[in-house]
Amino acid sequence: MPGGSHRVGTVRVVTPLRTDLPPGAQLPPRPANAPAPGTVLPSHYVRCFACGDQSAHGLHLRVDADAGLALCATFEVTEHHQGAPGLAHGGLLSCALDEALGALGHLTRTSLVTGRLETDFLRPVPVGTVLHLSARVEGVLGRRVYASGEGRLNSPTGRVAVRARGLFVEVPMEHFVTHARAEDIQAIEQDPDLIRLREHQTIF
Ligand SMILES: CCCCCCCC/C=C\CCCCCCCC(=O)SCCNC(=O)CCNC(=O)[C@H](O)C(C)(C)COP(=O)(O)OP(=O)(O)OC[C@H]1O[C@@H](n2cnc3c(N)ncnc32)[C@H](O)[C@@H]1OP(=O)(O)O
Repeated sequence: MPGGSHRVGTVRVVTPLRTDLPPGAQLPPRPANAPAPGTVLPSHYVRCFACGDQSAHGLHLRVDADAGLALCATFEVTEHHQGAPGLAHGGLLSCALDEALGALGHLTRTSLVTGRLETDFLRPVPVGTVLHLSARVEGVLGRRVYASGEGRLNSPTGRVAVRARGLFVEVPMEHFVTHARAEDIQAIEQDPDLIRLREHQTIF
């Protein structure tokens, strides 16, 4: 996919989009301890707007590991997710894709935060739709993980309504501790089950 371009004299300089796979990026092998295909991947945080079950009007995304460095996910668009009357808000659809692409960290066994996310909205998504998402790692370079995904209407083979490409950056657990509010850290200390990633609870 071409990015922006400008001319310097007679030379056209093309700047690739920052989600384009850069030279040297490689698709790493599936880690031996990655969850088996079909495994339901846990919500990383029960209060997460996208995947948490304690977020009353959240997306309640359900995510399943797939083969390779890929996953699939579903969420039902409810009246709480509207932008235009009866239609999903685009920002929420981006949110769903952000979560699905970020959850690829379960497969790479790293904690990922979004550096850049680009979404194409191809079709409106009515309230009541079950959006079927799929996401995959395209390549890794250092701490950068390049990923893509799409959302289909009402079935894994339905019409594509949204597509996204993202650049995610691997961060240590300290990233979350450093930037969180003190009360959120305290809440987790009092109830470690707020975080569902067992291996990550060792920092408390
Ligand atoms: C509380 C207690 C514990 C809780 C535990 C919770 C468990 C959680 C587990 C799993 C969480 C999963 C959550 C998924 C949720 C969905 C994903 C989201 O919505 S995340 C939220 C939105 N995103 C952010 O808030 C990032 C904000 N940005 C940052 O924090 C920094 O900018 C960060 C970490 C992205 C990079 O900062 P640097 O200082 O660490 O590193 P630098 O050197 O700047 O970047 C590293 C590499 O990435 C490139 N890079 C960074 N940002 C880029 C960008 N926007 N575009 C292109 N390249 C970028 C850089 O060029 C650099 O590349 P080169 O290593 O030199 O090759």
